[in-house]
Amino acid sequence: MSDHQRFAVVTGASSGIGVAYAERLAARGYHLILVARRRERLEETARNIRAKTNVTVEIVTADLGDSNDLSRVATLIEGREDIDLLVNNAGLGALGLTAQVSAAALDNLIKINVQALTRLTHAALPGFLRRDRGTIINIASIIALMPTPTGAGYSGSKAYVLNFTRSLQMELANTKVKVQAVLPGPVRTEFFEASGLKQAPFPDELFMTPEELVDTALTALDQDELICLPALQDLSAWTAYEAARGELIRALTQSGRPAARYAKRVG
Ligand SMILES: NC(=O)C1=CN([C@@H]2O[C@H](COP(=O)(O)OP(=O)(O)OC[C@H]3O[C@@H](n4cnc5c(N)ncnc54)[C@H](OP(=O)(O)O)[C@@H]3O)[C@@H](O)[C@H]2O)C=CC1
Ligand SMILES: N[C@@H](C=O)C(=O)O
Repeated sequence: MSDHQRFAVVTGASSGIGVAYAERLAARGYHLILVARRRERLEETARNIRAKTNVTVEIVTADLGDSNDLSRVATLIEGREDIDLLVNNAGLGALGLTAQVSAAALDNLIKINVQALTRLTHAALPGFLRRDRGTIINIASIIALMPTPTGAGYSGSKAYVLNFTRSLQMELANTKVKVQAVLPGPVRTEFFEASGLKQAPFPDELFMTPEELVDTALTALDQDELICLPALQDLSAWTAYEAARGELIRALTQSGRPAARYAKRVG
């Protein structure tokens, strides 16, 4: 490890995947800044990590859906020279038929899954670029690729995370700053309960543990795989999807004229 102290910021570090990231990054020697609303859960995570490692663990209680709290966390990230890694993990589902989900729940989903992830990424990038090092891990979902009834807002928010991350990857291609999108399938956490579902809409055999997910995603990062599909057994399916997407983009950018099929039928 280099001689400077490396801090990782992990949002949503009071539960599930965020706790696993905190534990695994500490084991890799990262000092930690853990962000979530539940202080007692953050303190528990911090206690457990301090008991097993020598890393420094700072906790920041913040509601990333509150603009003042979000700005406070963004300002912290902007002001520190020792942060090398940002894990934008905090997120929720607000699952249910859109007409039946409350406006407040959908607003909150956008605030956390989209706005907070974007703002904290924006806060981290200038310092990472100035220091010519740094990594951002954005937790998307396979649902980014799967429009889902009872998950319209959630799927849309994760599609944003994927496209936002892929666009950043193009912007940062000639720098030493990395941005990884992780697209987990179902993971055994509090997510579904927190998102208003009594039972997860997936069969048991599709689930990973948070630790399996994080170990897989960090291995992908080690291998410079910046779009991580942890449960995809045959990568050729993704390669074929990407080839087809490229074909569609080429077809979409052939002409600016309205397609013949829309020509007004005369007579
Ligand atoms: N579990 C799954 O099947 C999958 C999950 N994901 C994604 O993984 C990420 C982590 O979710 P997971 O660990 O499963 O779920 P959990 O519900 O266990 O954890 C969600 C985390 O987000 C934090 N969070 C939620 N709202 C806020 C808020 N307003 N301000 C700050 N932090 C907040 C929670 O902390 P607190 O409540 O203390 O504020 C908690 O630490 C999410 O982005 C989710 O979309 C993706 C694919 C599959
Ligand atoms: N969070 C899970 C359920 O929708 C997922 O993203 O797979």
